[in-house]
Amino acid sequence: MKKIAVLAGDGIGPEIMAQALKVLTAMKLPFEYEEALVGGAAYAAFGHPLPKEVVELAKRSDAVLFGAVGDFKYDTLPRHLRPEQAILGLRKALGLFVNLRPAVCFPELTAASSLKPELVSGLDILLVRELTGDVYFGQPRGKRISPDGAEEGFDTMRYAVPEVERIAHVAFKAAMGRNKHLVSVDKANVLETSQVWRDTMIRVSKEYPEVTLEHMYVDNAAMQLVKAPKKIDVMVTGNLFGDILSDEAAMLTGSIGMLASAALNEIGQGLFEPSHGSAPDIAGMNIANPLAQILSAAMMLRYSLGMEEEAVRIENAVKTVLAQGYRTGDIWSEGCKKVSCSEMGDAVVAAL
Ligand SMILES: NC(=O)c1ccc[n+]([C@@H]2O[C@H](COP(=O)([O-])OP(=O)(O)OC[C@H]3O[C@@H](n4cnc5c(N)ncnc54)[C@H](O)[C@@H]3O)[C@@H](O)[C@H]2O)c1
Ligand SMILES: CC(C)[C@H](C(=O)O)[C@@H](O)C(=O)O
Ligand SMILES: [Mg+2]
Repeated sequence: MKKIAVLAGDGIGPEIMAQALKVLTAMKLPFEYEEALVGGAAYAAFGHPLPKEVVELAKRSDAVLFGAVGDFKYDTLPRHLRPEQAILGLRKALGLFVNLRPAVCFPELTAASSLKPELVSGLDILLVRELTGDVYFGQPRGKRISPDGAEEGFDTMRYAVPEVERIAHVAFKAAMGRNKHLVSVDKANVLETSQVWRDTMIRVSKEYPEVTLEHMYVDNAAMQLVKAPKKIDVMVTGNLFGDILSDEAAMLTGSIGMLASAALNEIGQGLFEPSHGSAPDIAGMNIANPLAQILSAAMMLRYSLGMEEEAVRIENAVKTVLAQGYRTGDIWSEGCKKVSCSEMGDAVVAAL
């Protein structure tokens, strides 16, 4: 019996999580689910967004299925108490340094993309984001008074060579299994952190002679993603650039409500979550797109539980419902059947 920690979180988190659980339950998998509060929900109940019991639960589980955290009403709390600390804290505590964010445009959704159909049809990008380093976790950080007396905020962008090496190996291996073309994104024309990143990528590339390594500055990468996204196959980048570029890549696929993600550590333990946030603007309305959460459950079966066949079964069910014309509001287009979040979950279950 595998143990799955279920952390739905805030906003639309519980709504989309209910759909993913519906799908997993319908498949009668040998799982024991344990739910817990995280983010704003945990802060409201216990005064902390990531109670230590939740970290313990995540550590002793075979995988974590995560919804989303955050609500603008908590934006004035001290940073360590804000809902987002739940996801950041779990990534750090579990050592989840790999973040796989596949941006796949299902043929049925080309009309929902903000780009012309010919630019995105057949799009299949794997974004590999480093997840436990960079300016997200660099020390020191804080607020101080500058020499000229102004109040200032500061953060530390940093990468140590071993941190870049381990994500480089993940990205090169992913490229070996795909088109053998890897785009590494940095800002080496300005940042020392990026120079270390680039030098390390070049050094690691010698171990993968079959893979063509291309470097791209992040500003250009942002442009290429909307200019000619299909030229990109595997893209590897640091934590901050990866956060930004993955939202951009998400829109190519039709909606951020489609983008699943896997966060993995050295021992294959993982946390699986949609790339989007808690969408407070549509929370409680039963209109959110649950497919990113459902596809994240499929990634959980594939990457942490060794259940490739079952993962494909879920992915095929998602393809089927899209082919049947079911659409939540974010991906709806003329002639399709508009469904609610829970109806989309029901449709996926029916298509399994
Ligand atoms: N991993 C996470 O838990 C995570 C990720 C990103 C943002 N956040 C947090 O979420 C909160 C809201 O942030 P934001 O508004 O910048 O980003 P967001 O991703 O929550 O929402 C951006 C836009 O996309 C829409 N959207 C997102 N997911 C959707 C879905 N499944 N179906 C349909 N529409 C969807 C929202 O309605 C909104 O218009 C913030 O507190 C932020 O910190 C959390
Ligand atoms: C909520 C936030 C901390 C998080 C991040 O920046 O990593 C989110 O935007 C994401 O993409 O998972
Ligand atoms: Mg993000």
